[in-house]
Amino acid sequence: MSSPATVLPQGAGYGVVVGIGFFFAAFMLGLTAIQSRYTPFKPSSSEEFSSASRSVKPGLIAAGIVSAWTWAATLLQSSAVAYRYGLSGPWWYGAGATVQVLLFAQLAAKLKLNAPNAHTWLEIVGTRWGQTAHLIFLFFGLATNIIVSSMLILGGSATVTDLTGMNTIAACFLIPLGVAIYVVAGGMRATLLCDYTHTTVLYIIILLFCFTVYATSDKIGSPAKMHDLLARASEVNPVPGNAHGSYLTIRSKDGLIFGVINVIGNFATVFNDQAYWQRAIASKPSSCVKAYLLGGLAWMSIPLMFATTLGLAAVALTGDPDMKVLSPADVSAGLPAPAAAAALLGKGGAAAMLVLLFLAVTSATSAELIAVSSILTYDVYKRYINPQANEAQILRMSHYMVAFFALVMGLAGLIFFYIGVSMGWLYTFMGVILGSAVVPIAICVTWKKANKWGCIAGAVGGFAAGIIAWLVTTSTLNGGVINVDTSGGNFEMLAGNLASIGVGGIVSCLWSLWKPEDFNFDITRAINAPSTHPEYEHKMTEEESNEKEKSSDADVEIKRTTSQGDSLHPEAAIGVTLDEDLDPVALEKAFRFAAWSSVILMIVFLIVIPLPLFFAHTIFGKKGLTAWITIEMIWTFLAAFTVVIYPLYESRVALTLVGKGIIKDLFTKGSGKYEEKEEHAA
Ligand SMILES: NC(N)=O
Repeated sequence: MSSPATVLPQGAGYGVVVGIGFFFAAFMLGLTAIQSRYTPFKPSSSEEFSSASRSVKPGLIAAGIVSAWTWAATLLQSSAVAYRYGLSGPWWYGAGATVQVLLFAQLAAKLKLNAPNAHTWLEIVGTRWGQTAHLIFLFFGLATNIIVSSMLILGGSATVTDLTGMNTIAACFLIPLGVAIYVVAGGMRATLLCDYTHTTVLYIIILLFCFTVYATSDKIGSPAKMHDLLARASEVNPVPGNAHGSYLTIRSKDGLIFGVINVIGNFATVFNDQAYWQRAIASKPSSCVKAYLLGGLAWMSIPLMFATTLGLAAVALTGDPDMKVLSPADVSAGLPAPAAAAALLGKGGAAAMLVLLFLAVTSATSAELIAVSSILTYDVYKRYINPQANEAQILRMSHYMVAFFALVMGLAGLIFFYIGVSMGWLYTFMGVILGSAVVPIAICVTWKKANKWGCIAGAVGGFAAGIIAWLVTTSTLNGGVINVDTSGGNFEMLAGNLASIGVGGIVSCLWSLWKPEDFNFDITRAINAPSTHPEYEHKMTEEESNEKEKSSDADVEIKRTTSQGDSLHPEAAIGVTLDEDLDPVALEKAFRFAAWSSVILMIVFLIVIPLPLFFAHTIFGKKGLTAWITIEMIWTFLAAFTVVIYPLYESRVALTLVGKGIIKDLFTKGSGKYEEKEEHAA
C-alpha cells in the first residue's frame, strides 16, 4: 500500500531498506570470508578490525573518504540550496565542504609522524594532556558522531517516507541495522570495501541523472533549455538577494551566507569526527596525504554535479504537472531532489533516488558506526573501565559498541524527528556546538607549543559563545521569539557558527603563544608502538626461535604464527606500523606538500573562483552555463575514475592473489588458503 501522495509503494521502501540493506550485509560477509581465507588480513584481530592493519592504499582510502563524506545532506541539502539560491548553492556546498578534507591531509601526515599507532585522535589528546582534556574532547567527538548520524538518519528516513510512505520510525531503525551486521562481521576493511562498491553505484546513478537532465529528458534535455527555464523562474519568482533575482548567478547574498556557515560547520564534522582520523589511521603512512587530496577533490564533484542537476531541475520544473509543489518544510527536509527525480523519470527516477540515498546513508553510517565503536572501545572501555583488556575483550567490546551505536543512531534520528528538527536545520547548526573544538584538536596533534588549558578554554568558551551568539541573534531578529523555526535562519546560524569557531580558535592560539608548551611527541609516538606491544614481543621471541631454526637458509621466508595457527606477516599479525615503515623525512615532505597544496586549493575554491563572479554580479548566459556544466561533468568523470578504477589498479596484486586462491580451491578443494609467501597487499 502507498499513500496517494507517494510515487512508489510502501513495499519499495521496505524492499530497499531491508532488501538492499541485507543484500549488502550478505555481500560484505562473503567478502570478509574471502579476505580471511585468501589474504593475510583477518578481522578477528582488533587492530585489523578498527584500523585495517594500517595498510590500505590511497585509492581505496580516497573511496572511503568520498563515501564517508557523502551524507544524505550531500545530495539533499546541496539540492535544497540550489533550489533556494540557484547556481551559487551547489558551488558553496561543494567547495565549502571539500576544503576541510583537503586541509585534513596535513593532519593525516602529522598523525603518521606524531602518533602512527594510535587508534583514535582522542588517544593522542589523552596521552598529551591527560584526563580532563580527554573527557572534554570526548564530549565534542561523540557529539559530532551523534549529530552526523542523526542527519544521516533524518535525511534517509525523510526521503524514504516521502517517496514510498514507509513508516519513518521503521526507517530510522532499519537503516542502521543492516549496516551494523556487516560492520560487526568485517570491521574497517569491510567498511572500506563496502564504501568502494557504494561509491561506484553512487557515481553511476549521479551520471544517469546528469545525462537525463542535460541530454535526454523531454522536459529539460540540454543546458540551453535549463537556462531558459531558470531565466523564466527568475522572472516569476525572483530570488531575494541575488543579482537581478536570478538563479543563474553566483551573486547570491544568502548563498554566500550559507557558504560561510557550510565552511565552518564542515570543519567541525571533519576535524572532530573519528571517521576521518580512522581513514588516516588505516592508511599506509607513505600515501595518506595523496588519499586525502584525491578523496577531497573527487568528493567535491558529487554535491556540485548532483545539485546543479536535480536542485536546479526542481526550480526549472516548477509548475510542471509532474512536479510536486514543495513547502518550506519540504525544502528544509531536503526534498527538492527526490521531487525532481520523480518528475523527470517517474517511478524509475524515484527508485534510483531511493537507492542513491540509501547507499549514501548506509556507507556514511558504516563509517560512523566503526568510528564510535573505536572511541567507546579504546577511549572509554580500555581507558577508564578495563585498562588491562586483552585482545579478545577489545574485539568483543568493539562488536558490542557497533550494535549499541546503531541503536543510538535510530533513537537520535527519531528524537530529532519528533521535536521537529530537520536535516537542513541540523546541518546549519552543527558548527554552533562543534566548531569551537576544531582549532584545539588540530593544534593538539600538530603543534608542540599548543597549550592544554588554552585549548580547553577555547573549546569550552567557544561552545558557550556559539550558543549565546546564536540565541541572542535569534531573539534580536525575531522579536524575542526563540523556537525551531526562528532559530534556523541564516543570520542566526551564521552568528553562532562564527562565534564558536572564532572564540575556540582565537583563545587556543593566543593562549598557546602566551604560554607555549614545549611538547615532545615521543610519548604520543609510543601509543601502541610495536616495542611496547606485549603480543609483538611474544611474536618476536617466536620469530627469533624460528630464525634460529632456519638460519642455515639465508633466503628463507620469515613465518610468524598466531595463536590461531594462521601464518601471518608480522605487521599484519598485530596490525601496527613498524618503525622501518615510518620515514620521518618523507612524512615531513608529505606534510609540506599537503600544507601548500591544500591551502592553494582552498584559496582557489573559496576566493579565486567564486568571489570575482560574486562581485561582478555575473549572470550566466547560455554559453556560460553550458561551459560550467561541462566542466562539472568532466570533473565528475575524473572523480569516478579516481575512486572506482584507480583502487582496482593499485590492488591488482591482491586481487590476483584472491583470484588464484579461489581457482586453486575450485580445482583442488582446500588448497587455496593464503599461506605467507607473497608480499601482502590489499
Ligand atoms: N559531508 C557533507 N558536508 O556533505
